[in-house]
This record gives sequence, structure tokens and C-alpha cells, in this order.
Amino acid sequence: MRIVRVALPVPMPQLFDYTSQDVSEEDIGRCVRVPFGKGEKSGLIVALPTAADVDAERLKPVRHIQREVSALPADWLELVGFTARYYHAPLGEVVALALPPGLRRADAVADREHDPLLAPGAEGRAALAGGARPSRALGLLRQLAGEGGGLRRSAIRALEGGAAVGDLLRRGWLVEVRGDASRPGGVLPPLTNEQAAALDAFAAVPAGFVPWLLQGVTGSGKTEVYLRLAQRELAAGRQVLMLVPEIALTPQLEARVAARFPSAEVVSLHSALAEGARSRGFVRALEGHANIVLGTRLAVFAPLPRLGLILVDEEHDASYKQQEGVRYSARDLAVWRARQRGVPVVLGSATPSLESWQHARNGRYRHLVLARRAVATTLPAVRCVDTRRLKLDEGLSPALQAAIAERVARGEQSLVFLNRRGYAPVLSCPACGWVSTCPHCSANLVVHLADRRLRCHHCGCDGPIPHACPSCGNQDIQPFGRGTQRIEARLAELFPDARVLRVDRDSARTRPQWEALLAAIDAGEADILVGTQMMAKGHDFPKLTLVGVVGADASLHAADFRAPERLFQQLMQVGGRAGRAQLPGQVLIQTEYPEHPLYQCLARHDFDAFAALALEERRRAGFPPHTHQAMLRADAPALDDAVAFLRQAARLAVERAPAGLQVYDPVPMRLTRLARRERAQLLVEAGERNLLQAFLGEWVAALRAQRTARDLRWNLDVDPLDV
Ligand SMILES: Nc1ncnc2c1ncn2[C@@H]1O[C@H](COP(=O)(O)OP(=O)(O)OP(=O)(O)O)[C@@H](O)[C@H]1O
Ligand SMILES: [Zn+2]
Repeated sequence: MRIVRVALPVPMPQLFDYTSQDVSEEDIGRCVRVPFGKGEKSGLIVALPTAADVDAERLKPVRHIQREVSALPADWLELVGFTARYYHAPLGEVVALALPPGLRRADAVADREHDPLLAPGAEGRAALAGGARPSRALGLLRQLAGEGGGLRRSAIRALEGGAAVGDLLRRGWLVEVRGDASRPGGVLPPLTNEQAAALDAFAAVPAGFVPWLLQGVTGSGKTEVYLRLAQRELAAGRQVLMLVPEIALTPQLEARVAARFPSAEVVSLHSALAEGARSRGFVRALEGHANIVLGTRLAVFAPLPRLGLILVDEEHDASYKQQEGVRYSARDLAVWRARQRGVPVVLGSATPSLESWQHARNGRYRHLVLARRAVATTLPAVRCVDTRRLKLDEGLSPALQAAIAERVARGEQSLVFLNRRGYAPVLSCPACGWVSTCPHCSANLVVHLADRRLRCHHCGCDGPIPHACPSCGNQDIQPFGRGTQRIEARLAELFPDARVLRVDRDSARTRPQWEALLAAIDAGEADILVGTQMMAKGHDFPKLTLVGVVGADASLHAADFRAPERLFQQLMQVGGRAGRAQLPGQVLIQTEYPEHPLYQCLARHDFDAFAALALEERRRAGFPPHTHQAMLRADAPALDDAVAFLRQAARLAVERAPAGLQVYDPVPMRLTRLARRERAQLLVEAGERNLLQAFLGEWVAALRAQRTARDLRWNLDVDPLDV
């Protein structure tokens, strides 16, 4: 009988002990189901201690250990352990987040089958040489005979006549082969000088942990650099982890990676996958079969026994930071993991986070720069349209309309970028001043004319658009302000012969919808696009030559100190969609502040100048990256309860605060009320990360020991993005 220590997903920091008759050291890192309270929970075996924390007599036996799957290795346990320590979260919750749900429940991983690499075997070759009578199967086999290293079954199925693949397997004409994962499919494009120089610089550094910042302007071919780097690792028999910020970006990249490495096993991991597929991919990575793991932030937890390289695309993107539960940054964990495993990590972006940019400047990261575009000869010309004295037509300036008209006439595409979906941000009554506010949030209900609803973008509640003012009965209530639907409607009137396509979260709600939209744009089935930030990143549409930016000024004066950084990144990214191929691109920014340094830097494509300015401002104000922060947030049905808890937390903090730690006053959050809960926050800050971490450990322990008002919830956000 041995004691089994288990991490369980419960909001408490401790581990739980059970017993088992047949457990061995090999079971550390395995999923397990155990009795818990009146029910059952599943967790992970993290240790087999010699003595239990409680009386061993009272321990209950484990119910089931999942032994079909290899145990998670020690380095993986260290990774989740570090995550729990650094973000001050219970280990069991980190484990629950890092493991695919099916695996965590210690379910059987039903379909272990993968996507085999297939090529004609001896019998297949004999069939080709003669003898077999003509058939669909033989036709397919002939097609495949030309493929050097074999193809994945999924790729064969996608071929013309590919449905016969099952038939070929049954006849034994196709057999599973072990291919060279690094064999590139198709002809590789010759590298640009800058790409070649970047790869040479990379190759010149001895193996081991090296963090790199790959700062390449939009369209400079960062992806090609990633692919070449990946190829080297695959050739050496190692695994590559590639992180992308958004699920929306995975289909194109997946297709590109699969086309480049037809013999490689590419596994994608993101939250939109079906449970079975996610478990399967995770296990393929764990068992060392997957060559490339491509995914969103949760993929940073993929176990990779042969890891050789980590790539983080668009490293500045806020989606790498989880905003609920365990608030981890996948970008930061990727760097930690690279150090732990002694492998290089490449953070790529046209607009790096100020944190990474500063590291590259002061030598902590190595800096690779791609200053030119790979295909297009120039970056797009960026011009501010001063709207102070202009009469706008539904937010569109004459200059922007004229520029769109030119593109339509030439058969090119335009994009009007407006980061606000819906028809109008609020409905209001000019007679009595009524506005459509959300009953559950301190926010307005947004007018969605497409389906005639008023909808809260924060809590999701919605209702029909009223016919008259609910307050005074006035029939003439008006949508106020502008969103993508309104711009779309006006553009359709202004350009009756053009095809206008809106791309936002409402028009691309599902992955198939999103893929269909992208395919339509790619096929040139749209002339004018109206899009939110969904359109801003990653895409490469050769016929898109104009980007018009509407309504950007609002972020210029936002309260969050990161707002300018985000705005600059967003505008540089979205502007970067213009003129990426042979045709030159143009960006028009409508603004009332054309002299603003942010727009000036943007017009010169000078990220470095902007970053230097912004960092200097942060230094003067004492903001990150010059300081390190943690935010304690509390929410409750009554604001008083939330604030009272934070006041008490502030007292506890001040009692424990070492010199150099700053404790601010609790304040209501900007969006104070969200889904019927009132929210407040308390910031703590220190010049030294270690000092902050040591303090947080003690503080969180003290907070956990507090009695709190009923229905109060709190959470700690280390390195918060929204302050
Ligand atoms: N060496 C090359 N030769 C020819 N074409 C290239 C080369 N490198 C990249 N390209 C092409 O240039 C275009 C831009 O490349 P890519 O999408 O990788 O840019 P990026 O740096 O990731 O840009 P962004 O940050 O805007 O997404 C793509 O169409 C790509 O196929
Ligand atoms: Zn709401």
C-alpha cells in the first residue's frame, strides 16, 4: 500500500493524498480518478510520498489510474509547477487547464489512430508495373507514385479521387512508411537577403537556450523564416512548438505548414477542437510522434519529449495572456520553457511588445531584423486625413471614398477598418435623453440592425430593438455613433456596383463561416471589406491595396497606459495588409490629431521611434516594463463588499510590504458592473520581480485565510495587461 499525492482542480492550494495497492514510480505524471466528497474528481499523480499529511488510516484508495497513456514527464510537471508558483494558482487548477479535458478525466483515449504517412508498397508497385486492371484505385495509386516521400492519409483524401484511399489500404497497395519529416513539399522560394542573414545569424549561435526577437515589418516573410528554422529541427529529429495568437489564424498556417512538410506529423491544439481530437494530438506530442505542434496559448503546455525549438508568432498579441482562471502568459511561459529545456525560442512580430523590444535592445534577447518586405518593393504609403474641418458621410471622408472608388475601378480590394462591431454603439432618444443601457453591466446595448437586436457586448444579453422610446414613447429613437454594420450599409449605397463584405465576429461566428469568408476574399469575390481587428493580423491578400482606418482616435486618449501601444500595433498590423504583393499599398487614417507623435511614427513606419518614445513615457511614469505589477480584483453583487475586501487586502499588504513595494488604493474597475456583479481592483507594484513574487506568496496565503462576504470572488493577475 502506498500513498499517492494528487493535484485536483479545486480552488485551494493544497494537494490531496490517497492510497493505492499497485502504484509505482512510473505512475507519477499519470491521470487518476479519485473519490472526493460525495463524488469523484480526476487529477494528476504528482508524487508518492512516504508519509501522508493526514492520518494514513483515513486515506481513501484511488479509483482508476489511466495507464494507457504515457505518464507526463518530469519537465512537464516542473512547467505546471512553475506556472502555479508564478501566477499563485493552485497546482490542480493549472493541471486542469494544461491537460485536454478528456485526458484529465482519465477517460480512455478512444481513437489512438493518427494520420499515417502512406506510400505505395511492394504490392502497389507490382500493381503499377502491370497486371492490375484499370480502376479508380489504380488511378489514385499512379498519382501517388510520383510523390517522393509519401503523403498523409488526410492529404490523399483531399486529392481528386482521394476517396479510394481506403480501397488502396485494403488491397495492401499503400503501406505506412516512415518519412523524413523535414522533406519540404514543393519548391522552396529563394530567401531574401534579410531572411538569409537572419537564418545565418541563428545558425552561428551554439545550441542551447537563446531567446530571439525576430522583428520583421509586415510582409517581410517571417513565416518563411519560421519554416526554415523548423526544417532544421525536423532534420535533426526534434520537435517544434509553434504558437499563434488566435484560433482564427490557425487554418491558414496549418495548411501552409502541412504543405511545406508533407511527411511531418503536424498536430494542432486549440480550444475549439473536439475533445477527442485534442486528447489525441496531445498524446501524439507526449509520445514523441508529432513533429510539429501548432496551436494557441494552451499549446504551450503540450508535452514534447524531443523539443528543439519554440516559435511564438505575433508575440505582442494580448491573446497570449489568459484573462480568466489562471491568468498566465503563454509568451512568457514559452520563454521559461525554452530556458528549462535548453532550446532556442523565437518571438516574432512586426510590432513587438515593449517588454520584448526592450530586452532585445539591452541584449537580453538577440535581435533579428527584417526591414524590407519579401515580395512588395515598398511598405504602404501611410497618410493622415485631417477630419477636423471635413464633413463626413457616415464617418467616411471624401478622400477615403475617392480612394475606394479608384480601387473599385481598378479591380483591387479595399479594407475599411473600424474596431467596433454592430450597427451603432447605442440607441438613444433625442426627446428625453434615454439611452439603451445594459441592465446587468455598466455599458450600453449595441444596436445590431442586421438581426434587429440590442445586444450587450460584455454579458451577451440581448433583446429586440424597441419601436418607441421605452421612457417617453417617442417614436423617433436614433442609433448613435457607428459600427461595422453601419459603414457596410453606407458603402453599399455609395458603391452600388461593388461587392461589400463585412468581416467581424458577427459575420464569422463559426470556423466554417470564417474560412468561407477568407476564401471569398482570396478568390476576389469582394471589392470592399469592412472589418474589425479580426482582419488586422496575419492575412495575406494580394489584391488588397487600400486600408482606411476609421474611429482610431478614441484609443488615443484611453485611460489604460497600454492603449497607445495597442493602437500603434493594431494600425501597423492592419496597414500592413495593404499592398503585400506586386501592387503598391496605401493606408489612410482619418483623425482629428494628425500631428500626434503616434500617427507620425506610423506614417514613417518607425516602430523603433514609437517604442523608444513610449518606453521613455513609461519610465517617467514608473510603469512596466520598468516596474512589475500584480492586480488583485474582487467582484460581488454589491460594490461595497468588493471594495471592503480590497481595503482589508490593502491593509494586509501594507503590513507585509517590503521596502520598494507600492500598494495603491482600491478603485472600482472601469467597467464596474459586469453581468450583475460589481468589480473593483487593487494594484501592487515593485521595481524587482523577485521582490514582488516573494511578497505575493505571503499575501495570497493571508488572503486565502480571510473570511469574505458571501458571494464575493477574488483573483490575482500577475503581470496584468489591463490596468
Ligand atoms: N523569400 C521569399 N520569396 C518569395 N516570397 C516570399 C518570401 N518570403 C516570404 N514570401 C511571401 O511574402 C508574403 C509575406 O510573407 P509573410 O506572410 O510570412 O509575412 P510576415 O512577415 O509574416 O508578415 P505579417 O507580419 O504582416 O503577417 C507571403 O506571401 C510569402 O509567401
Ligand atoms: Zn451586459
